[in-house]
Amino acid sequence: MAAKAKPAETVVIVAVPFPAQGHLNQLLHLSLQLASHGLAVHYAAPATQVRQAQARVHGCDDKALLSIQFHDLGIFTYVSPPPDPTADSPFPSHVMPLWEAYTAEARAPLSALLDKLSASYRRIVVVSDIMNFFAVEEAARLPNGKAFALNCTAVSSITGHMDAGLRLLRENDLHCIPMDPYVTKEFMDYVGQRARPSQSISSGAGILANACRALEGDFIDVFAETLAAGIKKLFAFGPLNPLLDMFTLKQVRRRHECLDWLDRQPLESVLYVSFGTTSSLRVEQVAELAAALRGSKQRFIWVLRDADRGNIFTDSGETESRYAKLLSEFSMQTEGTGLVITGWAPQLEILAHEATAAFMSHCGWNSTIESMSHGKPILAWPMHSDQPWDAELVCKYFKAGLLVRPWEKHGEVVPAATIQEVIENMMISEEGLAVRQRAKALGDAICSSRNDLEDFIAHITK
Ligand SMILES: O=c1ccn([C@@H]2O[C@H](COP(=O)(O)OP(=O)(O)O[C@H]3O[C@H](CO)[C@@H](O)[C@H](O)[C@H]3O)[C@@H](O)[C@H]2O)c(=O)[nH]1
Repeated sequence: MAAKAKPAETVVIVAVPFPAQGHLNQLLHLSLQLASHGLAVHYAAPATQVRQAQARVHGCDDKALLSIQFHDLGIFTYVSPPPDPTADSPFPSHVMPLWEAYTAEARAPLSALLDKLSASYRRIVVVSDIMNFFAVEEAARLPNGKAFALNCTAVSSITGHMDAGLRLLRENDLHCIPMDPYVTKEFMDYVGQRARPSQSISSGAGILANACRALEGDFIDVFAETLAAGIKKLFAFGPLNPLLDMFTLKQVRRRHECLDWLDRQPLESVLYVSFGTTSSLRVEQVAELAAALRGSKQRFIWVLRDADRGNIFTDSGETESRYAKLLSEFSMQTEGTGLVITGWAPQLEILAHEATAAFMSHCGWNSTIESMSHGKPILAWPMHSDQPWDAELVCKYFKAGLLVRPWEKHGEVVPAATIQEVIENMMISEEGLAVRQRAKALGDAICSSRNDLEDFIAHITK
């Protein structure tokens, strides 16, 4: 007689990420974790973004990727222009053609994939980015489908607007910072009419969050209570990024040369500077930042790159050519003190390294949670979207950061002297020491914080 399948073997997961680096990576990390618990996991995205997610994943070995089955949600009709660093809004509008094409075209191939899998499993669990309401609708169409929406930003950025959330803000002297003024109208229309994250929350079986109780415990409780009123569950999985240490760093695949350089630097002496994958600094701002790094005489790793194009593989090296002259002079002036990386930097590994002291960041949620989970404080320089809120959270609620400049001044070039002062505050002042110690304590708390992954697996396999 054939052995009876275990409940977990009768369930299949289909992960449907939103096509932007800060989202692709979160669902890939979650997929890897679910696959490591023996679940069958399929990851479905346009082929270019599948390739991007695989090429850029950090903190896992190549073999782990074999535990997931990847699928192409073919989309063909978008243009992929370079970003415009001189645009009025810092929002990455150049990626809108990809996002519009994705939302319009990915439904049909996803539907075909779900139909095929639905026939072979007792239950099909669609874990979709909150921005992909079409995937939630497709799951609802299946007799055995269930959809859970993954929120890739801070939970507090959503709950801040709820009644109990507003009370939390007041009690902690935080200001509610809605996203609308920090994105474009075009993006708000897209979100409201086509991406439809609110419908993902209201129609899905539950919400998954890259949120951690040691960071946002009170906000997680507020959100969980609100969802429970509609008989939905919240599962907080954060941090989704792997937690690395000096031992695991030695074993990472494709070790970047900057890690060898970090190995030779004193403990907690290096400032890491990066603005994620959706921001491009103006030429004048880059010159001021270079002057500040040089003037501070602190060790640094600076990732100097523009925002990603929709198709990252069409990047033709504009950043390198734009900054060739500045970089050759700057590299000579700072030789031995710092490194500039113009390609893809191993951010997780850099943040996990014991020589890294602090992170100058735009406060994208990945960068924020990656930094906090490795005990590194942030010099907050928010650019757009949820980042002004994250900066508020980091500096005023976690008390693990210092603000470089408020978002309201995004139209102005921040002078070198202002940037240098914040760098020196963080790296060599008593105030900075307290912030660094606070970040370290938070890092320890995050590592031992309870996570709902096991509960989620039990919930979907019962
Ligand atoms: O050279 C690099 C540059 C980036 N990263 C990684 O890329 C990700 C960047 O994500 P994030 O820090 O969140 O910034 P954005 O790329 O700007 O992310 C977008 O997506 C986030 C999640 O929705 C939002 O919080 C941000 O505001 C939004 O801009 C992180 O995992 C970094 O570790 C690298 O590993 N190497």
